[in-house]
Amino acid sequence: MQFATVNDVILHHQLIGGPAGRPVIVFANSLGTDFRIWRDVVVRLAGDFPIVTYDKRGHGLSDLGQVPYSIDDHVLDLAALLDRLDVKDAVICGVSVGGMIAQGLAAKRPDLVKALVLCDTAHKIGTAEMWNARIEAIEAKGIESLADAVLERWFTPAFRRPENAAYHGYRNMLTRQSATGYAATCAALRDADLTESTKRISVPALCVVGEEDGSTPPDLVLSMARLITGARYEVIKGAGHIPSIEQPEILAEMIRAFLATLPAGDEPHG
Ligand SMILES: O=C(O)CCC(=O)CC(=O)O
Repeated sequence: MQFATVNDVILHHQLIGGPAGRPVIVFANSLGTDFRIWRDVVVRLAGDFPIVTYDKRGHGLSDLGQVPYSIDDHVLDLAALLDRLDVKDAVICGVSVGGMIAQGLAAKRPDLVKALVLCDTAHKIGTAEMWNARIEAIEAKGIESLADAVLERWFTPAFRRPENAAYHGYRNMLTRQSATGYAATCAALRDADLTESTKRISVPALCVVGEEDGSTPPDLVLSMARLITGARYEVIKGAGHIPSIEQPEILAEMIRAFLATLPAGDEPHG
């Protein structure tokens, strides 16, 4: 595990080496989570690909920085982290706001992006009214007050069984995030409409959604996929908003199969 100062924050990240000539896969996490949500996907791909995971600002062990945030703040952080790690031509795999960061990076720094895996995300998520109400609730009553409603959107009823220890663990992950970082990222989501830049994405893209996603449902993810020329679209059964937690084996195999379709390169990595 490592820490790097990029822009005005320290970002917590992890670089796992892999064979030369394979693209680096970079994982970007969602609102209210840290990079541990990718663990069960990473263990299936490590050894075959170099991998970077990181906690975006305001989440996990990364710094808060100046609040509120814009999507550009998150995009510039990831760009600076990849520059620091000497990673180029990476496959950026992002879930939800992490998927918006991935779309933004493809637009702003195409040299860093070979392909995109866009999980449970969209070019625009929610409305200003919805995000303002969420920010107000967090500021008044904290993340705990919203946790059960959020978890209903994240996970299928099968995962939310009271005897499932993982369900309680991920609830802890959500409620222990910084309320300030969470609210600051809600503001970034509120203000982001990537429709025009996402229409111009020209790298291969795999768009994936959990069939029971209550935050970014299949129809919304399909509408994003339709903006991107040649994008593939896949639905994962038995998953909600975070398939890397509920169906890591299926997601890892989808990523592996997608990467097998990409032209071979000689990608440098740190
Ligand atoms: O998960 C995200 O990054 C944003 C989408 C969202 O609102 C998730 C939730 O329903 O809490």
